[in-house]
Amino acid sequence: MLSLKDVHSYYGASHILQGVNLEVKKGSAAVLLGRNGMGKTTAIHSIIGFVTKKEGEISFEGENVINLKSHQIARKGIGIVPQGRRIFTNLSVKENLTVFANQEQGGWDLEKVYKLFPRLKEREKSHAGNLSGGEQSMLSIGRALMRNPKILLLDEPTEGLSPLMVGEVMEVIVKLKEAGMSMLLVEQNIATALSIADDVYIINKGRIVYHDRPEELKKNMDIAYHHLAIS
Ligand SMILES: Nc1ncnc2c1ncn2[C@@H]1O[C@H](COP(=O)(O)OP(=O)(O)OP(=O)(O)O)[C@@H](O)[C@H]1O
Repeated sequence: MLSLKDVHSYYGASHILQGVNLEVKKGSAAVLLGRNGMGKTTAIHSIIGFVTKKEGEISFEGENVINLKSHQIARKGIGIVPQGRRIFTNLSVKENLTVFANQEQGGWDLEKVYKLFPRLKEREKSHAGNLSGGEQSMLSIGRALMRNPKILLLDEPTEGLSPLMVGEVMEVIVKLKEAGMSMLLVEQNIATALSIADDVYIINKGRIVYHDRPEELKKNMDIAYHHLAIS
């Protein structure tokens, strides 16, 4: 559904992604693991068009979108749950969900999002800035769903959450996958990644240094620890 072939990305003269190859199959979850500063967010931003200086091929449903602008890429059906949530803190929960909504017949609407996240329904009139970190993460996912994407790029949606909230947010992400959503999930935590991945990629200094199915990785966790520099 989405594939990156030999993608190079730059911030000015800094050559960040150095030939990334990665694929997300329809209905599957690919997880991109890597330490801080290795290029995970740059990969997501390259796909969605926030990074403009890039080479290679990023194809979505058979079309190379590498030269499209971010709004054009979003319109093709690529949704993003950005790092740090980026919710509108001065707007209510409901306003956050509806402000950029892209209604589609039979697609995601407020009712469906509230069914997935009953907490958001309970707090729909609250200022989003008053939500807990976990609730803000749910809101950020809900807002992305309201645009009815075909694929979701999730950039560390559980970052900074308590283990209990990590569990709750991951439960919803697993439900989304089971409902057929294709996704690319950026993570730092191996256990979280393994709980959902169909494919695991590890990025190190802008290059994919490992790719396999989670069952294979589980048989040889030393590889992951080596690439993620966990001793
Ligand atoms: N806007 C920018 N301008 C210049 N360099 C940048 C910019 N954003 C990121 N970088 C650099 O690009 C490299 C990759 O950063 P990136 O944010 O993609 O890493 P990451 O793996 O997502 O890390 P983290 O988990 O900390 O978000 C880092 O060396 C970073 O300093």
